[in-house]
Amino acid sequence: MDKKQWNFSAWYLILAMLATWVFNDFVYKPFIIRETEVGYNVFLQNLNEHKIDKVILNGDRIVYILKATEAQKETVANVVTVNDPDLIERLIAAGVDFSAQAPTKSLLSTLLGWILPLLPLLLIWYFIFNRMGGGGPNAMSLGKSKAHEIQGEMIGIKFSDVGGVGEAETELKEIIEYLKDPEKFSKMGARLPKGVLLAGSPGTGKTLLAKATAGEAGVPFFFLTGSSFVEMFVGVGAARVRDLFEQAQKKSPCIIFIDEIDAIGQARTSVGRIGGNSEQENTLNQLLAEMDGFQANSGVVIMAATNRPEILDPALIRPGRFDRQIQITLPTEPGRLEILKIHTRSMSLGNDVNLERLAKITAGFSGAELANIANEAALLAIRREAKTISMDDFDLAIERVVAGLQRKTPLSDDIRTKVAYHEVGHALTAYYLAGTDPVHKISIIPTAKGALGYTMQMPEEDRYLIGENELKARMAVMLGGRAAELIIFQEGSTGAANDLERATEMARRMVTEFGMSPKLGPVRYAHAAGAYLRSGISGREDLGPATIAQIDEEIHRLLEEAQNTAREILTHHLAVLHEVAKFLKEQEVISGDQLSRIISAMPNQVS
Ligand SMILES: Nc1ncnc2c1ncn2[C@@H]1O[C@H](COP(=O)(O)OP(=O)(O)OP(=O)(O)O)[C@@H](O)[C@H]1O
Ligand SMILES: [Zn+2]
Repeated sequence: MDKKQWNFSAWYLILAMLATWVFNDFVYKPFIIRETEVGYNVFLQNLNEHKIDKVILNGDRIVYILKATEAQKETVANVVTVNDPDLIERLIAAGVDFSAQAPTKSLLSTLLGWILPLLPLLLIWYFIFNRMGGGGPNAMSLGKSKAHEIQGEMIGIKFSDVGGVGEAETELKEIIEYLKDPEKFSKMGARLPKGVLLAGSPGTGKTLLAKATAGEAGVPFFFLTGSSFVEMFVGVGAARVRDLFEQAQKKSPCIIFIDEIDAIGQARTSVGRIGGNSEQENTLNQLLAEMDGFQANSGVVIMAATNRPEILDPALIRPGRFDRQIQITLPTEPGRLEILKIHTRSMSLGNDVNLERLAKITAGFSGAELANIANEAALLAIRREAKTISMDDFDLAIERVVAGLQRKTPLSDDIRTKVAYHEVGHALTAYYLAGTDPVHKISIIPTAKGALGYTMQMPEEDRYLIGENELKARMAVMLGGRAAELIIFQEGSTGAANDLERATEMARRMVTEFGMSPKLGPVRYAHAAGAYLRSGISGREDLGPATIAQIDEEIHRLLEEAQNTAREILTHHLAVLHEVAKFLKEQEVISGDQLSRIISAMPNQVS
């Protein structure tokens, strides 16, 4: 960025600050007398009952003024925060006045007319500097830690806001005790782990749990992500680490939370490039030095989260560093129920809503996905203009979360035929093959995530242990789509790429991790397993070429077998394949029950 642009940006900053000030002090404040936070459902209720006089959209906040009534003469503003894509439509439908304009036509409202258009520019400006190092227009502050923007935030989240992580909670209790009174611990000569690593799949609530720990202990929380350390300027990452620890010491007792620590803490040897990524390495070294440097009882606890603990540099998990690991697993059924309860706490649920049943059918869902379901269900109810959320809303919400939002894009007839056969191929393989989850739904409505169709199976229970035959059956179902294409069109298509990826991954694990290849025996070929996770360049070198060839051969055999299984089933039930595909093409969506009905209505078809 050259000097001219700097000046230019500075001007925007000044203008924008002026605009904010004018807006806040002269338009917003005098206009609003009392402000209360309300839920989105209250807002919609008010909207539906035509009680709203004016709506001001302010970022993701909605401030709205209620009409004065007999009972209530003063102006009351309610505030909600929400992310609802249909908001504008809804406001137009309700016919309320919504804008960011002042109530009276004044000089100020005219001013606003040209100040508001500047906001996007301000955002771009802010974004650029944030990426460059977060300080603002001062180049000297580039090395300053991003953590200082948060200034060790006080967190209101408690353990009661986190569900299904009972064991992790117990392990964190001690940390909380310590943070509440570090001196007591040092007097007794007790030492606590400096670092706690939370490991688990995405969306299982690691960040939430770290926040709850800070909230329970009532100490400041410094949050930052690993990737924000590794910036475009050499040397910035290390400087940030230094700065962060300096600030945290000042605020002690406190918690530093580093999300995605793998971005800085990846094993130095696995970078796979000559010389490695020296910026990342410097940052990591600085982090290790800081962790070694500060006293065990300084009152600063460092928590970090990762989805992939296995790729972390061993130096990070040595004693005196992240020496305590807590595994956060996907929630089990009671855990899912707890999480659903937490996220529906402030919602008005219909009488037919059965959270127990929802918890049962959402095996494999993460906390974040469950939260998402609750939110989707609420939005669906709002869209129907209902007062309460029904079980149907939840059912549809689950489908949406699984499949991504439904979107209508016109596709050619040929493609739709292909997609229909492909999906029915999956579904029928699952239908006729023992040991597979029942088909819940088949759809050829393209999803927002880019899939042209999908077949959904619903497990009937949590699976902790899966047998070899079950794995083979699952692989056959994955390859069933492609098998159908081969039978009907005599050629495969790109649509099966994702299926192949998943099936290959499964076959690879069967051979290298689960000892399910008679040829290779009950041996774990750990490096062969890791090779795919890492750069792909190294990792397999300690296996002989003959072993590698055998592994590949066995993977190939398993996949070939699975595809043949699917082909046989589909060839044997060719009439059903045609019938269901035809039906699916017309209807676009078939439920599991409908599928059974179509099949049993056909002559000579006993499942
Ligand atoms: N166990 C849980 N209890 C309640 N809510 C949860 C739980 N897990 C996740 N959530 C919801 O999902 C959101 C995202 O979770 P969070 O960011 O803590 O997950 P994460 O494990 O840190 O994910 P990532 O690995 O993607 O960073 C939370 O803000 C919360 O609303
Ligand atoms: Zn497929």
